[in-house]
Amino acid sequence: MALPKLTEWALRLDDLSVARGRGPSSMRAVDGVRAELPFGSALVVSGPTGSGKSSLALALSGRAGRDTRIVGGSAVVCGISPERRGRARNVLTFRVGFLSQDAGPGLDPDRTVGELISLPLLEREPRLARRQLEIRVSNLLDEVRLPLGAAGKFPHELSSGMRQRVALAVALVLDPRLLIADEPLAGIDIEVRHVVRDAILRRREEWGMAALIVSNDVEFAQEIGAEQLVLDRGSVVGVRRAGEEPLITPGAREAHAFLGGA
Ligand SMILES: Nc1ncnc2c1ncn2[C@@H]1O[C@H](COP(=O)(O)OP(=O)(O)OP(=O)(O)O)[C@@H](O)[C@H]1O
Repeated sequence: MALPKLTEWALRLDDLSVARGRGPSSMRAVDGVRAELPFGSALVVSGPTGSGKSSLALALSGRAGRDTRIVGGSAVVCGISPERRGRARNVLTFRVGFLSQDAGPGLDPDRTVGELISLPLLEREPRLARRQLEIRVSNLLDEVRLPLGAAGKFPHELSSGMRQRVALAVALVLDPRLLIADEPLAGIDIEVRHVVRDAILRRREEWGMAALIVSNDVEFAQEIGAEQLVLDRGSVVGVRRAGEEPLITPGAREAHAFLGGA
C-alpha cells in the first residue's frame, strides 16, 4: 500500500476528542478541538493544569499508548491519522519529532548521548555508515549547543538543562516536518530556551518545519511568532493569531492571562 503523501497542513484537527485512562477511570481529556497548522508555522497550546494539553500533544505524536485514544472527530498529522498502526504509524513517527514532558529526566541511563541521538537514525536507516552517523551526531550536538565531548557521556553525568538539550537533539535528529514539544522550557536554564527557540526558527526558515509547543510562556509564543490556543477542561476557550487581538469564549475570563492579557 502506498504511504500517505504529505499534505500542505502539518496538522488538521476537526472536532477532535481524546480519552485518557482505561476502564472506569477513563475520562475525556480533550473535547472537540479544531485547529489547523500549516507547514512553516507554530502553535503554542496553553492552559491550567489538567486542561488536556499533554493529552493533546501525546495523541498527535504517534507515540500514544492504549491509555490515550481518539474518541471523536479526526486528526491528520503530516498527512497521516495518528490512529493508524503499522508502517503508516512508523512514517508518522519519522515525520513528527516528539519531546515529551519527562524527556530529559527519562533518557535511557544506560546509553551514551551519542547512542541516544543515533538510535532514531538507525531505526530509520539501519545501514547508515558509521561516519555519516558521527557527522549527524556532531551536527545535532552543535545545534543544541553541547560540546562534542558530550557524545561519550551518560545522562547522569549531565545537568538537567543539558539532558533536556539531548532530548531535544533526539527529537530533531530525523529532521522532522513537525516538532511536538510538551513543556520544553519547564524549570530549566535559559540556554534551553534559546536553543529551543533557535532550532524552531532555523528549521522553519530552512524547510518549513511546523511546531506545536505546550507552554504557558506567553513571551516564548510571541518570540516564535506562534498562534496560541488556550484549553480549559479539554475545550478551546481562547485563541490568538500572531499580531492579532485574542478571541475568548464568553465567560472564560481566565483565558486572558494565558494569552498575555490582564
Ligand atoms: N493516564 C491517565 N489516566 C487517566 N486520566 C489521565 C491520565 N493522564 C491524564 N489524565 C487526566 O486527563 C486530564 C488532562 O490531563 P493532561 O495531563 O492532558 O493535562 P495538562 O493540561 O497537560 O496538565 P499539566 O499542565 O499538569 O501537565 C486530567 O484530568 C488528568 O487527570
